[in-house]
Amino acid sequence: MNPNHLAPVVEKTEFRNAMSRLGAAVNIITTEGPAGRAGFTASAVCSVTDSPPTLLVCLNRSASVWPVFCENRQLCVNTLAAGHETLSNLFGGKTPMAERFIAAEWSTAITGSPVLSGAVASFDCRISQIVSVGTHDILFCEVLALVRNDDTHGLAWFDRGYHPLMRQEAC
Ligand SMILES: NC(=O)c1ccc[n+]([C@@H]2O[C@H](COP(=O)([O-])OP(=O)(O)OC[C@H]3O[C@@H](n4cnc5c(N)ncnc54)[C@H](O)[C@@H]3O)[C@@H](O)[C@H]2O)c1
Ligand SMILES: Cc1cc2c(cc1C)N(C[C@H](O)[C@H](O)[C@H](O)COP(=O)(O)O)c1[nH]c(=O)[nH]c(=O)c1N2
Repeated sequence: MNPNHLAPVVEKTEFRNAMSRLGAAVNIITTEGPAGRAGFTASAVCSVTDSPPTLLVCLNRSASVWPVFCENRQLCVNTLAAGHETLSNLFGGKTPMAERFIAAEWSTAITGSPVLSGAVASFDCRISQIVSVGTHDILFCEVLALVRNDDTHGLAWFDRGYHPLMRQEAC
């Protein structure tokens, strides 16, 4: 059967309602380079392959940060910890860029991208490939350096809200 004869029957709202049931880590994606400094909140992040270590980030092409990431071609994925909810909202809204960065402490990764102090993990990456699908660009990111924090609790985005993820052993 020709798959082109199958009309799409799933509405955008239905899709989002179902997707809201998929819990995900929350991340602040940062970049710094020739196009400037930028950052945004993303839950659409996942591991692709460990050889070479690669993850992906889905970025809406209508976001104000999109041209900055595309030109800089480097970024840091900062996976958020419990307690980072307010910071996540700052980077996930329409707040001016300088106000977003002033709200936390940062160091500099080898690519020059900002590394968030207290993140559960930070992945410093170069963007190796960009694939466009619908409204989003999928940024394939090769990991060049890592920071890992074994002491903080995690944070999940589930059912349109934040949920702390507690480690087995108390911190
Ligand atoms: N992948 C994304 O671009 C993405 C993911 C999560 C949240 N958001 C944005 O954050 C805000 C709050 O989201 P929410 O979870 O409270 O409610 P929502 O109803 O907008 O989204 C529910 C779920 O649908 C998916 N989703 C949302 N927008 C999407 C998009 N443009 N493309 C692909 N998938 C998308 C995500 O999995 C999200 O958790 C919204 O503005 C939303 O667009 C975007
Ligand atoms: C919890 C959560 C999760 C996500 C987002 C928001 C929030 C609150 N946003 C939206 C994104 O952060 C938002 O569009 C930008 O910060 C807005 O930037 P500009 O105002 O366009 O600069 C988002 N956007 C995106 O392109 N990919 C993603 O995976 C996500 N995930």
